[in-house]
Amino acid sequence: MSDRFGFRSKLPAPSGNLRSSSKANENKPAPADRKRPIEQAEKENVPSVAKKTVKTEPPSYMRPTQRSKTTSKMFAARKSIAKAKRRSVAPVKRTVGAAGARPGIKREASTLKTKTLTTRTAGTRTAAAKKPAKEPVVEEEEDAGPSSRVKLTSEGKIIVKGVKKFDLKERCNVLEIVLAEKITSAKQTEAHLKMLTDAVESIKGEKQQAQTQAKGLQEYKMMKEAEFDNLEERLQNSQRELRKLKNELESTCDSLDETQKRLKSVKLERDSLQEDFEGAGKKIDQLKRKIELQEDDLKKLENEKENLIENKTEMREKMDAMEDERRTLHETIQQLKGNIRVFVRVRPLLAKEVEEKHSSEHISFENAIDKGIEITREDKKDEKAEFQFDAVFKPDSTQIQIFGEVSQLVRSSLDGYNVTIFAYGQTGSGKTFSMEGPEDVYENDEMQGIIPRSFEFLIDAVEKSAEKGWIYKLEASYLEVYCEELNDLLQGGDKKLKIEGTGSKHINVANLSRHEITSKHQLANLVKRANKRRKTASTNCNERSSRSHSVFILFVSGENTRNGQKVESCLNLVDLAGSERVKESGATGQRFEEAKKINGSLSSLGDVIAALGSKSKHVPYRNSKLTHLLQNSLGGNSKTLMIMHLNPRKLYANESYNTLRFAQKVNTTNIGTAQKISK
Ligand SMILES: Nc1ncnc2c1ncn2[C@@H]1O[C@H](COP(=O)(O)OP(=O)(O)OP(=O)(O)O)[C@@H](O)[C@H]1O
Repeated sequence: MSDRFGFRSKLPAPSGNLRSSSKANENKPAPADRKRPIEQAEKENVPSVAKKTVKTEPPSYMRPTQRSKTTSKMFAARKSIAKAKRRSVAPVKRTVGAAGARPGIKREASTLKTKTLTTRTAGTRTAAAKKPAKEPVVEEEEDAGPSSRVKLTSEGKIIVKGVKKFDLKERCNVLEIVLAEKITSAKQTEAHLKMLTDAVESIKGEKQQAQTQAKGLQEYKMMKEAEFDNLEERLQNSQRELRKLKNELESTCDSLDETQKRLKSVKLERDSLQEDFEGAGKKIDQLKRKIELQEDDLKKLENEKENLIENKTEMREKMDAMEDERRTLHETIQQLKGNIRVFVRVRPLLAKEVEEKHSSEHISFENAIDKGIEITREDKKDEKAEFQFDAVFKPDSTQIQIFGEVSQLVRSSLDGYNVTIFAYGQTGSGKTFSMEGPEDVYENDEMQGIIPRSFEFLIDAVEKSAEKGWIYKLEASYLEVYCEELNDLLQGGDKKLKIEGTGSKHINVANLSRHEITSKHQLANLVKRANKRRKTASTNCNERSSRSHSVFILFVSGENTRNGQKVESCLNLVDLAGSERVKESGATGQRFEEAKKINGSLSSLGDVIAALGSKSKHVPYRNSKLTHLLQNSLGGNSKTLMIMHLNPRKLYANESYNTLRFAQKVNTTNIGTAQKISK
């Protein structure tokens, strides 16, 4: 039998079993080879240890079948001794009780006593016993055996008692017997010793076996203890589990009750839902009918949608046609207005000027008809000169209002017309303010001038034109004419630019850099970069006076992806250097030279306009770098706007009058019809 770990079969049986097993072993007959020496030891008075474990049995040499030769000899010798005794005893018997018996003989008789002889004489004793008690008892000396009759003297002589000195045969017999006895005794002792050794070995084996069993039992005990601990732990776990299950059972019972209650309420709910469901089914049927009706409507609407799509295409075509018409009309209006349009802007007195009690009363607008301006000169104070222009902007006009009038012209650049806007006026009259804005213009959107507003306007227009299939590209260049030299304001270095031929298209300046711009931020960076390079100086009339003509050029190229139409144009925004009377501005040295050049180029501009207006065969474009540069933007191919700026100070009344006279001259000049540039 084995336990669940399979230990029991391998281990010795537990102590109870072991004990029973030992008993069983005890009851079992011991093997002959192990048992015999112990029995012999018992027979031969071996120590009690052997006696306890070994059963007694006659020694092997006592068994008739196992008598050895030596034993046979020994019996033969004994027989002969007994015979000799009988011979020798008789005279002794005879002398027993007789006075004078020799003590030597008596002693001899007593020493002849042996077991054998005793046995042999038993009959004799029995016979003697049967004899009457009065009869003298023959005192038989106990036979001490043949060995007691043999003595070894100190001289090494062997004396055999009770044998005649010369009875050698008898002596030999006795010695043989003694020898045989000694051999037998030695053999017995050897056997006994061997038996004892075996017994000791057997006991050792048993002890080892017992130790092994004890060790096994110890392990078995430990294992059982571990098993016991394990079982105890499992028992505790099971008890805990049981308690938990009991609790769960109780809570399950509670929740079951709860569930049953809920089930009842759910059933009630289900019944009501069933009613709702049936109601909903009816509603669904109604809705299905409605959907069918709506599907019919949808089909109708889809048909309508298709019709509308067709209409939309037609409308788009119409819209494109209308756009073309709009452009044509716009162009007609611009032509009716005249090719060179003139605006006048009067800036307000600056805070500093107000503080200094400057007056602007010589300029008035009250009596002027429509877009007019009145001015009183210093030398003719009782005479008011009145002028009419395309637009007159009073000092309170805003940048937005100015651009509102300019924007349509800027729009023309997208239609393929070259457009040039000049800011003309004496120094400090507000030209740069109108074109760019004040110094902090890019932090103040409201004060933005024509350049940033034109760009924003064009960007918006470009986006809107995309719906009509137009894709545009805008590139910017910025240069200045300073003392009759051309400088690229967007490129470093002092390399002077050169005008190459006249060309049929806008400006032909070799190596002028172009920069594609797509955002206001990019534009701001370009203008800031250009302003850092632009030549400015402080004059009596303006703290930051521009000493050069600056030309901002926006190259416009567009293509219509629908009809393949292409346009190309440029928008020139020119901030002219301030005209000044050298005497009044206090210019000397370099400033004086600059003023001379500026005034010279401005009068060249006037000459060109005059020549164009008089349809002169020769237009002196090459008299100055400025007119040469703008050759393709002044004349038949361009739409030109000149914004005349007036300094409101009374001190500059005559200067302002001259500006208005020049403006009037320009305003009456017809330089021809602008031509669209298309590829
Ligand atoms: N409409 C205006 N409203 C308010 N301030 C203005 C206006 N126009 C010009 N100014 C201010 O007047 C001063 C001179 O203007 P601006 O520099 O534009 O003159 P300018 O004609 O360009 O001079 P210059 O020819 O010497 O360069 C500047 O401080 C400018 O801010």
